[in-house]
Amino acid sequence: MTKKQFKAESKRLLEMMINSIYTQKEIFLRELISNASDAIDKMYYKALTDETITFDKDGYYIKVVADKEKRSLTITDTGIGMTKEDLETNLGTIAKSGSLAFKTENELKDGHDIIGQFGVGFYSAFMVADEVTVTSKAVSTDEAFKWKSDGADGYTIEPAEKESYGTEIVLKVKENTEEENYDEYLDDYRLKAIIKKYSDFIRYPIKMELTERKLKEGSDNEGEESKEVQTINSMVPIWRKNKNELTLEDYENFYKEKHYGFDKPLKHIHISVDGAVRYNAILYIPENIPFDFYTKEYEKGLELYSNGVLIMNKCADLLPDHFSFVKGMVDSEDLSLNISREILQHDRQLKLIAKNIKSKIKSQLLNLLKDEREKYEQFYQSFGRQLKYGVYTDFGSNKEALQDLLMFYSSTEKKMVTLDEYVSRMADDQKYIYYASGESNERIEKLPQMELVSDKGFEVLYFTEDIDEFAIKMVATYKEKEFKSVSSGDLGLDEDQESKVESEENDHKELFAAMKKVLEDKVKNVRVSKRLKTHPVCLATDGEVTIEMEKILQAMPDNQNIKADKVLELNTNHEVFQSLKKAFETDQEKLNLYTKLLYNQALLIEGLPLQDPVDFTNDMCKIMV
Ligand SMILES: Nc1ncnc2c1ncn2[C@@H]1O[C@H](COP(=O)(O)OP(=O)(O)OP(=O)(O)O)[C@@H](O)[C@H]1O
Repeated sequence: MTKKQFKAESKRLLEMMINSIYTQKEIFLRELISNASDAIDKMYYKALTDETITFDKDGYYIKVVADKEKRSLTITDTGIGMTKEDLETNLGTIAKSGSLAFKTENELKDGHDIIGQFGVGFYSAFMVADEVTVTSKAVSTDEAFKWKSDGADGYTIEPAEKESYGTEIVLKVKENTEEENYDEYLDDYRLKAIIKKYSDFIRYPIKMELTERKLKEGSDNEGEESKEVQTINSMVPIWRKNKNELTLEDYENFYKEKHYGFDKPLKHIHISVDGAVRYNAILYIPENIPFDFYTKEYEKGLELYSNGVLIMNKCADLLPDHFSFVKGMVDSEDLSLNISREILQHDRQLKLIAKNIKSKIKSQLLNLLKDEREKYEQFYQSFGRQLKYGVYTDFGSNKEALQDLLMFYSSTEKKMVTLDEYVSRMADDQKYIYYASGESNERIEKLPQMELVSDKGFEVLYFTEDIDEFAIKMVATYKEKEFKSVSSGDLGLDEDQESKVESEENDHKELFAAMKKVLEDKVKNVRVSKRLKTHPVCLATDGEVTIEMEKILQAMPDNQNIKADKVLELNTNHEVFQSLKKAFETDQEKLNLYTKLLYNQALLIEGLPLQDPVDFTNDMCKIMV
């Protein structure tokens, strides 16, 4: 028997592929099982047009058998089989895909599709085997043939004995090396796990003979081992089932089975789209934050299946960052796979699916907000931060899509509210959407800056997370209403007050100038406050950067020392102001002392650090004696 050489380019390709296309050796089994499943599919098509063949679904299966002693792994199918010519052309020339030819020759009906397109999958067997033997008998023929290759030099083909139609592939599994443990591909439980992982939803049963330990009959402690043929794959994927056939429990079980999380999902989204792009998806919003969610280690992404076969564990392109908490899977028949079947080309279909999924998730979240408020708030507590990041990043390009999902605590409602709810409650004379930033709701409530706005009966949103103000700056306006910090220079309150403040400002011009001199460049200005009622003093800001933003920016590793333009505001109706006036007229030293004290108090109220706490306590003592 003469050995035939692989076609020249094939040889190179083979080496290249073995070493580089596949990142994980275990996928060889997925490839061989996909081929076997394709072969059974082909039988199905043939039966549609050929009366001599009957397609009896029960007679079709794939079997995987490992033999540790012989170091052999056998994959058998009862599919269409290959003639001598088929073996020659399909396995003798790499990158010549029989499946692709079959696909173009036969219009595919009935939603069945054949995954093989490139004609390299088979060769992945050489990643784990020294030698591969394929014995095959094509349907409607009497002869069987054996194709054999050690992968390097070429292959032989000879007549063989085989009773039934179909193909048997025997891999002689490589010996272990220092880097690689090949024994695992002879271990039934490891093989079972690989099948479960990649081929669980292959339409035909994948059988294995597994050793089970059972109690010996009649004994309650003596065990015995017995071999049992088991079907490993679940075959009908849950996502292909009709939604009304499925119960909540089914979805929860799938979530657990797939190890999407240890919690129960808060909500599931089952999508079946049959339009410009066809796909099925089951998505979940987890109940709890995954432990690594807010770390760099967290990887977003959905499992991606191509026609029931797992292609990618975490396809990041399917989820925008702001929905990175979503878990689940997508299955589509329309994906154009690249050669390794692992990475997709920048596929138009994939983009369409991703876009579709994005809008589905959004609309489901809006439904949750509308219909199951408590659940939504639970969701928001876990992942609201991620939505706010979504608003802020990419120069606000997602703000329109996300702003309706935002919630903040309301000063008047005493609960979380949406921007839409806030705006719908705004009085006619209210120009702005007010917000206040601070460490906690309790601290914000006590901020002197809150006094006047609250007194006017205006609702204030509390920003307690560092991202809040940055996100809202990006939103800028909601339903044509601008956002305004209660600490910002102009609060847009009534005009009578404006002119009163203006004249007071004039009256105390010299006093403020003297105070500004004491404080030097610690503040940009000293002025009359429009927002204080009972408190003597507060800090306000002019310009874009607020004090809370300054705190966050300063905490960043490579901060550029960005500071808020701080303004010391005084309550001219407070008794302390009278003391200030007196000191200004009579005692410069006292004015210095009072000014420093008031400034430091304002810092403390804002939760800002005192530059010199000892100096501050000394000043306190001075006014006591
Ligand atoms: N078990 C099998 N039964 C029948 N034909 C087979 C079997 N395995 C492989 N073939 C034939 O050999 C061809 C080459 O297989 P190979 O896995 O290399 O490529 P493919 O399945 O066409 O594409 P892919 O690279 O996507 O796997 C197949 O297209 C098919 O025609």
